[in-house]
Amino acid sequence: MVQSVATQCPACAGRAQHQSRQLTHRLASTSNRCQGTQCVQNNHWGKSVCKSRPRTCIVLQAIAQPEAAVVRETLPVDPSAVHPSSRAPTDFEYDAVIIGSGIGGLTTATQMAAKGAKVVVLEKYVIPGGSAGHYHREGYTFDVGSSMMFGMGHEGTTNLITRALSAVGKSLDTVPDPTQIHYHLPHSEAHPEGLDVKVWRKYEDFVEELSERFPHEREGVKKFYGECWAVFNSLNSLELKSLEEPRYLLGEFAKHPIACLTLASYLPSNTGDVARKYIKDPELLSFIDIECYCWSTVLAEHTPMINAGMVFCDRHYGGINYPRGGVGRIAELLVEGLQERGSHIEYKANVKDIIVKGKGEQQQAVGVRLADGRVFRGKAVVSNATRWDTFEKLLAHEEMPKSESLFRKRYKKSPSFLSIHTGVCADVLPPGTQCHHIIVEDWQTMESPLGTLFVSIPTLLDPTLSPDGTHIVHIFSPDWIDNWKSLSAPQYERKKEEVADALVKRVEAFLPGLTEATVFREVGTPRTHRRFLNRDDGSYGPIPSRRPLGMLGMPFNRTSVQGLYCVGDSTFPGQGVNAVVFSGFGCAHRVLCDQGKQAVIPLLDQGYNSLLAAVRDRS
Ligand SMILES: NC(=O)c1ccc[n+]([C@@H]2O[C@H](COP(=O)([O-])OP(=O)(O)OC[C@H]3O[C@@H](n4cnc5c(N)ncnc54)[C@H](O)[C@@H]3O)[C@@H](O)[C@H]2O)c1
Ligand SMILES: CC(C)=CCC/C(C)=C/C=C/C(C)=C/C=C/C(C)=C/C=C/C=C(C)/C=C/C=C(C)/C=C/C=C(\C)CCC=C(C)C
Repeated sequence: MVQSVATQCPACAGRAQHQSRQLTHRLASTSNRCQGTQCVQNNHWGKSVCKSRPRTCIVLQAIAQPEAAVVRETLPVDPSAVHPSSRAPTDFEYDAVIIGSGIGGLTTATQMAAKGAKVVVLEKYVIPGGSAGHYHREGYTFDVGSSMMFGMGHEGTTNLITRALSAVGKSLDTVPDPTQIHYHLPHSEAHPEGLDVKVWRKYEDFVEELSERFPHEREGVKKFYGECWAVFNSLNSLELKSLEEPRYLLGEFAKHPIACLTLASYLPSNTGDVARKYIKDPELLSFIDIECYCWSTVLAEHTPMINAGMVFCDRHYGGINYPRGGVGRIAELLVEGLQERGSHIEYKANVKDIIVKGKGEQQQAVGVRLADGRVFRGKAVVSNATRWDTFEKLLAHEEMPKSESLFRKRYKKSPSFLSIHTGVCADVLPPGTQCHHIIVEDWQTMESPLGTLFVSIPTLLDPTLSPDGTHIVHIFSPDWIDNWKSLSAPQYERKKEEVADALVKRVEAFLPGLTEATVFREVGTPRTHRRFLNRDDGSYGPIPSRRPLGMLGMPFNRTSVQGLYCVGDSTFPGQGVNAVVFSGFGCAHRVLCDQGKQAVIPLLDQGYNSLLAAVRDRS
């Protein structure tokens, strides 16, 4: 159980009762004097924070609100944090009722609204964006999930986030990140100090740095990443819409035959196989594994080559760009664009059931029912919930379609994340620190729970996200919900603190003094992700349960239930913000075609989709 330690601030005798062991420790080890309104700047954790921004002084916060210092679940539960939305009308049949305001759901909604459709987005929580939302605490703006954004460039066709925003007349100021990731990897005979690699924005600089670390694999490095460019350049020449719509596909084949054939040839292939064609050094192959694992949560042999092409090249082409104001600005702007076009979003709208008429092949989704009993009717229902939530909870009253049983054989839930959001004194960061880091101490435990550490410091790119004199350090690591079950409330709180303390210590390998420099901390577990993101087991998304055929097994947006579509990371091409934006483009396009609002060639459409359904239902 967390010890409630009656530590007294040296100058506030008796007034500060701090529950956080960490804070207590800091108070005990400081020569700080709290003067009631302002702290003296002579300790190793307060510094300019205390002097220049008394409001952010943790001592004062803790005195005023002892609970502010308690480590607790992340994300706001305060109803005043609810984003503005009025109750959406229910006496109306919408073109689409969209369950969830993740980026997949919002992209579908805005793409449809931009074409004149009337939609409603029903969000259970109080902010938009799901795992790509952000929340505010004590002067900090914390990104709920990762702060690393692809797809925000200005050229080509793969700048999907830029395009989604511009479809509803919005744009975002972004800050270019000079590196994608700074890797801190295990030591070996060849790299006794540890393998240290930075993925520079400029492709040639990255390839040169990696080749210097593996001079005997210079050719292999060039050829492997070169093949990724073949995939990316093909993607980046196509207009990206629904792969379930043959008229569009034929048009793209006619305009860009080589690009389409290239992509078709890569659909069944995995990154590990391509890497092994060119690279023999086991340490370099482990590097390719972590290059995949850190966004797909599986090793290279289970990561589709098309996705690797996208990630390994867009970081150099459009670059990694941080949205000024925080990742949640993307969702906030999409919501603005949606509302400006006369469509609706309602928060605290918990969808309990998808309403279905008919049986078997005649099943048709016609609306949804909220927990408060209200019914929203729609010509289409689009679920941005995971497939597990959609078919096992929202459709629990219906028989599971065969295609969904097959999906469950091919894919399983990935782990969730343990997430530590901290505010730290700015001077703990050595000059030249990069924004995103991956730490692996031992290749053998890279995939174990809490084995790989992810660190993001978004305030290096946008300092307005935290109070003056501080930075945000977000530490996260894959973990399973089972590790957090069957704990009493005090056990749960204590475990969160212990695990967070241990992870922060490990990050000290490259940020010495981090523990002492921490002035704010909140910890989220897989349970937090399950509760606030409404994702089964808090999962980050589907991962193949056996060696996949590239992306061929991943379902598109239509489902076996007529009028019901899925969008988000449970659909092609999987996890990632720009991936779910693609899924949203495809979903909106397919729904609009099905509703006669975009042109199709009826016979061809029918034939092609029967073929896709046959493939999807194939055991
Ligand atoms: N850097 C990055 O690339 C980055 C950063 C953050 C997130 N992501 C990605 O975003 C992906 C997830 O996006 P997504 O679009 O699939 O969705 P999501 O899981 O982020 O959002 C789904 C939303 O639906 C809501 N919801 C679920 N069930 C509901 C119900 N019954 N009633 C009402 N609302 C409900 C949830 O509250 C949530 O807001 C992840 O795969 C992750 O990779 C990536
Ligand atoms: C017939 C048919 C069907 C076909 C034919 C052929 C063709 C035309 C084809 C086409 C195809 C296509 C178009 C495809 C597309 C694809 C795509 C768009 C993809 C995308 C992808 C993306 C991705 C994957 C992304 C991802 C990302 C991520 C996940 C991220 C994450 C991050 C994180 C986690 C963070 C990290 C951190 C640190 C390091 C700190």
